[in-house]
Amino acid sequence: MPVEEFVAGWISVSTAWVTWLPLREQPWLAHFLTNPVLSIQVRLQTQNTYRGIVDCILKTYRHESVLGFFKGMSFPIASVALVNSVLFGVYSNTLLALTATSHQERRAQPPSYTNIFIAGCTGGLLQAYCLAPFDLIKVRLQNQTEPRMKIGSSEPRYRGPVHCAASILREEGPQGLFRGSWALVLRDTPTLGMYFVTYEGLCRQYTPEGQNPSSTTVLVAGGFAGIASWITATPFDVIKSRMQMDGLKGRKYRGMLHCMASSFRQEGIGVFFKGMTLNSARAFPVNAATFLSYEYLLSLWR
Ligand SMILES: C[N+](C)(C)CCCC[C@H](N)C(=O)O
Repeated sequence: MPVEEFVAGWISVSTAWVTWLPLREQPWLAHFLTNPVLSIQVRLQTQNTYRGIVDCILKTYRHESVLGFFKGMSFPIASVALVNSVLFGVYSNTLLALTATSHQERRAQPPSYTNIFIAGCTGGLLQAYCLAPFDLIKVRLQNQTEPRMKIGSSEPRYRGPVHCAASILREEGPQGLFRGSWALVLRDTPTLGMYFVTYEGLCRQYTPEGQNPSSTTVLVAGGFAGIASWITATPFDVIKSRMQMDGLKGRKYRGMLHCMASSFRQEGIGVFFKGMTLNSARAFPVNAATFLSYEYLLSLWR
């Protein structure tokens, strides 16, 4: 089983330590810059106290200072490398199994979109399982609104990612760490299939046959692949985040369908699109940078 893609997937999002790459830190930087966006989006999706994006930003800043925007960040940076490596590694190896072509041969013998979709879904399914516990901890930490380091204010429930994981294990058992994982699998499986179809489709569209796509093409195709997958993933993303927050103060939902039905009943169809603008805005730079460094690394090892 070729492992380059696992490695490239790993490095392409956690390149801070690869000091010789001109592109180093790009995806890391993108995650750093977009984390405030993520925190706001998770809060908008799961808490009803905010009137909108601006209100949420102002309240977060007023109560928790700038630190409030960076809650739950060290953890996603470490986990994103693992998860991305699983996604790209499984994707490429599934394509190899389906089409008997390696990454290098795929420009000359392009796989069909059906195969790309199947491989993307397989990668998405496995990455969702790896992501589940990390994502749960991230969502729980991002939803803590207690200000950090303020004398006299109430202690936040979780002191950090490790404390959060230990508390969940103690209070809710190992299955507690996988709360919401069904919604996560439903969110990621088809949408990551689409992610790779969009990326490949755009690359092929703008690249003369047999040639490698230019850096600009890779950036644009990667960015749009991110946007396309996030737009379609948003409904399940909302449900996933709500299921993950459930269990914190007793159980509100009997299951995923109950969560969907009761969210819809109380908040209307709009609830399934909460956070979509922010998700997509963040998706462009993150995925443009991820694909650019991924392709760059693989071309170095050719
Ligand atoms: C499928 N879904 C859109 C949910 C996730 C796509 C993941 C791609 C990338 N790691 C990112 O964070 O944007």
